[in-house]
Amino acid sequence: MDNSRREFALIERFFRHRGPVRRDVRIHAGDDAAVLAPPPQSHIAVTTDTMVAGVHFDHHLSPHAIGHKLVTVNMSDLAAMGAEPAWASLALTLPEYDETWLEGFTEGLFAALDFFNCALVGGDITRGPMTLTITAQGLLPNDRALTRSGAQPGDTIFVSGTLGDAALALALQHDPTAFNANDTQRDALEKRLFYPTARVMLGTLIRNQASSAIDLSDGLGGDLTHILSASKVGARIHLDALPASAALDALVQGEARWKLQLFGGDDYELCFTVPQSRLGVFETMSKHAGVAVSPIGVIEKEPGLRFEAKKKQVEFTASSYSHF
Ligand SMILES: Nc1ncnc2c1ncn2[C@@H]1O[C@H](COP(=O)(O)OP(=O)(O)OP(=O)(O)O)[C@@H](O)[C@H]1O
Ligand SMILES: Cc1ncc(C[n+]2csc(CCOP(=O)(O)O)c2C)c(N)n1
Ligand SMILES: [Mg+2]
Repeated sequence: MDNSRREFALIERFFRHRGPVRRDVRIHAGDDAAVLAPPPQSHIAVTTDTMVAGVHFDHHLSPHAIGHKLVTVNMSDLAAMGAEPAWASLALTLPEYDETWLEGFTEGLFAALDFFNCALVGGDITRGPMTLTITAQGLLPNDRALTRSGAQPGDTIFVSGTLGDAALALALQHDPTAFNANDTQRDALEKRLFYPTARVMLGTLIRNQASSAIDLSDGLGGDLTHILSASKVGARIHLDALPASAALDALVQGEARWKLQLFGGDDYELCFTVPQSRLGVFETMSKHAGVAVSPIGVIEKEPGLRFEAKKKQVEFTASSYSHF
C-alpha cells in the first residue's frame, strides 16, 4: 500500500465512525472541514492542549492512558469555563505506524470522548516526534462563562477533590523506593497521574455561583496566581485545609506535602471563588457534582498570595510547573 493510501486506511480503521454521534454535527469528519450547529442562545468555549512524549508522559506509558489523558486535560479546561463539552479535533504526530499503539490509544481516547459526549469532528496525522493535540469546543448559555477575572475580596476560595497525588505518583516513578509506599497506595496515586478526571459536572453546576474559576494543571500556587492577577486581588491560603487523599496523607506530611500540593501540578481539579452571598446556594448545588469541594482560603484586597498554617505565615521558594 502506498503511503497516502495507508494514511487513509489508518483514519478509516481507527477513527471513522467512532465516538458519540451528535445531531449538532452537520458535516462530519471526512470533508475539508466539519460543520457544527450550536443551539440558539449559546456561546462556544474553545481550548487547545498538547501532550508531548517525554515532556507530558513517559515514552513507556500505556497508549490507553495517553488517549484518556489527552481528552481529559482538554475537558478540564472546558470545565473551568463552566462549558459542556461538545466537539473535538485531534492532531496526531507519530514517529511510526504502530497498530497496537493506535488500538490502545484510540480505545482510551474514545472511551473518554464517550464519557463526556464529545464528538470527534476532524483531525490531522503526520510523522515526527510524538506530539498529540486536541482542540475542543464546549457550549455555554450566552455570556455565562466562568472566567479568571471575577474574584472579589471576601470571596471564599475552593478546590475540588484532592491535590498532590499526581505529583507524588510522578516522584514515585523516578524513585520507586521513596516514601515506602505500599501497592495499594501506589495504585491509587498512579491512577490519579495516568487517569485524571475532569470536573465538568462541577463546572456547569457552579456557573451561576462562582465569581472566578481555573483548572489546576501547573499547580495551585501558579494557577491561583492567574486568578489573582486577572481579578487584581490577593489571597490567603490555609495550608492545613488543602485536601489530601488517604495515600498522600499517609505518606507525606508538613512542608513536603504542601510543596507537592502547591507546585506539583497535573491535578486537573478546579479552583474557584464564591462570594459570601452565594455560599448557601453553592453548597446545595455542589452536592450534585460527584466530587467533594473544600474551602482553602479567602480572597483579599492586598495583592499577592500568602500561605499560613496554624495562624503562622509560611514562605516557599518553589514554583509551579513551567515549560520555559
Ligand atoms: N501559542 C499561543 N497562541 C495564542 N494563544 C496562546 C498560545 N499559547 C497559549 N495561549 C493562550 O494563553 C492562555 C494561557 O495558556 P496556558 O496554556 O497556560 O493555559 P492553561 O489553561 O493555563 O494551561 P494548560 O495548558 O495546562 O491547560 C490561554 O488563554 C491560551 O489560549
Ligand atoms: C514524564 C513526565 N514529566 C513531567 C510531568 C509533569 N508535568 C508535565 S506537564 C505538566 C503541567 C501541565 O502541562 P501544560 O501546561 O503543558 O498543560 C506537569 C505537571 C509528567 N506528568 N510526566
Ligand atoms: Mg487551564
